[in-house]
Amino acid sequence: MADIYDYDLVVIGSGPSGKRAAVQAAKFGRSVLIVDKGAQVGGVSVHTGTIPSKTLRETVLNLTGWRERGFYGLAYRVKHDISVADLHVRLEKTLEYEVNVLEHQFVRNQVTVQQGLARFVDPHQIEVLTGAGESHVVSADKVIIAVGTKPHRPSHIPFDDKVVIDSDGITRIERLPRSLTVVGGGVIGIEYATIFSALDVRVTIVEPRETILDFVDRELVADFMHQLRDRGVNFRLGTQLESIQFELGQPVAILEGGRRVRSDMLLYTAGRTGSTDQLNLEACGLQADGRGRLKVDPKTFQTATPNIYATGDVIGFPSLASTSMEQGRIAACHAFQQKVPNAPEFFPYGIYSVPEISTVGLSEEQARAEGIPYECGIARFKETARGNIMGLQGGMLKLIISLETRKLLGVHIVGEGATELIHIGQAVINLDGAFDYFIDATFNYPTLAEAYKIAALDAWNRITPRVLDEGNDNIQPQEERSDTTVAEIN
Ligand SMILES: Cc1cc2nc3c(=O)[nH]c(=O)nc-3n(C[C@H](O)[C@H](O)[C@H](O)COP(=O)(O)OP(=O)(O)OC[C@H]3O[C@@H](n4cnc5c(N)ncnc54)[C@H](O)[C@@H]3O)c2cc1C
Ligand SMILES: NC(=O)c1ccc[n+]([C@@H]2O[C@H](COP(=O)([O-])OP(=O)(O)OC[C@H]3O[C@@H](n4cnc5c(N)ncnc54)[C@H](O)[C@@H]3O)[C@@H](O)[C@H]2O)c1
Repeated sequence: MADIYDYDLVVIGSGPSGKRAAVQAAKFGRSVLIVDKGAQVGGVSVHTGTIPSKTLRETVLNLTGWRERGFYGLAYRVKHDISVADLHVRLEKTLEYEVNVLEHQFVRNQVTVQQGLARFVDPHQIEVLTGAGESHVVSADKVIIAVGTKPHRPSHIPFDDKVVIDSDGITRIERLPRSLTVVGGGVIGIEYATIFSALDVRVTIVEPRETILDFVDRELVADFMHQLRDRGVNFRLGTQLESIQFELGQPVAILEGGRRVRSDMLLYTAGRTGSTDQLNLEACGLQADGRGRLKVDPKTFQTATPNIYATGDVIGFPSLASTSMEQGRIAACHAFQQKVPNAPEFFPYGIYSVPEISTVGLSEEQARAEGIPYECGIARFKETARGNIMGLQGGMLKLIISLETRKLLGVHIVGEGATELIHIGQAVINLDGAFDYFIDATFNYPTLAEAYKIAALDAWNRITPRVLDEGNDNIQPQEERSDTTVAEIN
């Protein structure tokens, strides 16, 4: 193809899906160009999304001594007077390293990188406008659009990037607020609200729906919200924001019904829009929806224009760095006639709030809606020796189990380490395993992972019919599996 086109593949966007697609195609021996308008490679994920928010969270947990407060009390701090500079130091170092790793990966795999804004001339030609005001056209056999999203910024919100900000602006704040209003209780809003609350900032969350995180198991959300309320986080649920006014330089959120919420800073996180507006999509026969998103074949990520693919956040749900990477790899495989891998059915969702939430498979509400007979098993982290050693006050793990097949249907965790622990349950679900695995397996001791065993035993005790032991009035489980553990859980 190199005779006809400059490249076998041009990838627009160097976030998780663009990077993975580019490297995968290069591994097939294809010539690849990646174009990104950002000053550095890495996309939203590295510069304003996943990595900055998770770095900020880690810094806050470390400097505040959050993880130790269960033992040393609520007043415990590793560093007093935490400043925005403290947060930025670690952020800069982490981002610099991430960019370095990516640049090295592109060099190693002979992926050419060009900084510039890409726009279609036709389905095979792309104009690249560089920061210096120059432009040139490159051609490619295949194109992958991996342009991601940007924060939704409606015109009635008076963003000033100082006190009324979006999730891009939060990585550049010049001082820490004493109070923060978060408008939009989605994943981004909840993550930042809880990170700032851990910094002793007074937080109010305004959300038009009656609940937050509605894709998460309700029992988990109830536990999570209880912990946040205990810390003084205010929820204004089922409430629309009408306008924002400024009083003495502070933003005041005017809510429906006239209620006012004044704070030092307001973070607006009411969703995101696909970054397709500058692509000149008409020239390649494509059209985005009202939120800037593109439609694709869900198995191959091919668009309606056969040589063009779209991957990552620009195609909408689930909009995760983890799933975006897999989409990029699948698109590159399909584009160059390689075996297309089948993504496992269940992927985990990790919400890096304080405390963490992670979930995989069916929630209790989904199992009920699908008419599947099920039972739940629950473990509290403080029931584990490791949780006790760590001084954990909260944290729970919930299993959803099929009563007909004993298969594990879902795992839901809130608390320390949830985003790591979830992968044990994910493996069992994707390997079609039964919950008995957790009862029979030997776990390291003491670990939080032991919560799987405790929750499985909890479910087992509920499921297993009891018979009356004659001569002894005790009720016994019909087929005792493990004396000590069953006795413990009883
Ligand atoms: C605050 C926040 C926290 C998040 N936390 C997590 C998390 O913890 N875990 C998780 O899995 N996901 C998380 N996400 C989601 C994750 O960041 C995205 O799913 C992921 O970045 C999407 O990758 P992508 O490949 O679509 O490209 P993106 O990372 O969105 O990057 C797109 C790139 O395309 C470039 N581009 C756009 N238009 C053009 C153009 N016309 N020409 C050239 N270049 C262009 C942009 O400059 C950008 O560099 C978070 C997102 C946000 C905003
Ligand atoms: N840990 C993670 O995996 C992670 C972290 C952050 C973001 N993300 C991804 O980024 C994507 C975008 O996140 P998000 O939080 O911006 O979007 P979202 O769609 O998850 O949440 C937006 C929230 O804003 C509310 N809302 C909508 N219109 C509103 C209005 N006019 N006023 C007030 N609130 C309004 C919605 O009801 C919703 O609760 C998510 O889909 C998620 O997949 C993932």
